[in-house]
Amino acid sequence: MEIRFHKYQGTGNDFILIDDRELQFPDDLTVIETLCHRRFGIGADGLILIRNHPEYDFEMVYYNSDGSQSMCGNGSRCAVHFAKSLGMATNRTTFMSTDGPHEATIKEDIVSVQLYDVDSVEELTDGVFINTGSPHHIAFLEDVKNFPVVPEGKAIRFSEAYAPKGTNVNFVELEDGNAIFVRTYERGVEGETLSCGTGVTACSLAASLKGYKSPVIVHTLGGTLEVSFAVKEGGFSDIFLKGPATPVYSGLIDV
Ligand SMILES: N[C@@H](CCC[C@H](N)C(=O)O)C(=O)O
Repeated sequence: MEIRFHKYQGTGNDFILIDDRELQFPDDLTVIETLCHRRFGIGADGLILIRNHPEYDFEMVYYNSDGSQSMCGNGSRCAVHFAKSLGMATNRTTFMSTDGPHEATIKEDIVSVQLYDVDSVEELTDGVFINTGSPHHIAFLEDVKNFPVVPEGKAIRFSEAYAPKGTNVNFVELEDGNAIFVRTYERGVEGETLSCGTGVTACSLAASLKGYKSPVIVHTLGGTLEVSFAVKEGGFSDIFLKGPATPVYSGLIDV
């Protein structure tokens, strides 16, 4: 069967987007793994199916490149852009994702997605753990640009402390001007991505524990994002992840 796909990227976190309103996409995880493979497929960090939903403008069904599922912040921003191009969303939209319904706004290529309140922050001896829809270990370091993100991230991701589900792992450098620089090892991609939306959100919240104020400017290898939030007793509310979502190309695949 021939299916049209759309390739998107949000600060370098790249996704295959498919209009699956007719529910035609095969129920087969090996298809997802192959399509996301950078040599045997299209190549992407994840794949997103856009479907109708009875209560919201649309549903996004997110898969990491290995076929596992979780909430994806950058993927959500790309999904909103794509759903708008399909006429399923306007400049203000609500959609269903892996962790429940979300609100978002879009102005040209800039998409802002609201994430769920964070009610607990775990301060650890080697960092901070925050769940922003997906789980994130956050370590503050210097010279993150030259840090061995893959071996160090992998060791924490597969450590006993996070077994059996594992975690994403973020390495953060505090910068001047209320900004941070983040590199992320992503669970389900099993490597470093150029940006991780729920990850940079978790890092911004963790930076607020060190005196950083909303909105935090986040530099990643793939571009710049902005995270705004309000501090509440034991956690955070009104959390928004904002940045560019960009269509790259579209094509046809046989699945
Ligand atoms: N890239 C994503 C996060 C996707 C989910 C993550 N890899 C996990 O399995 O927890 C983002 O932008 O948030």
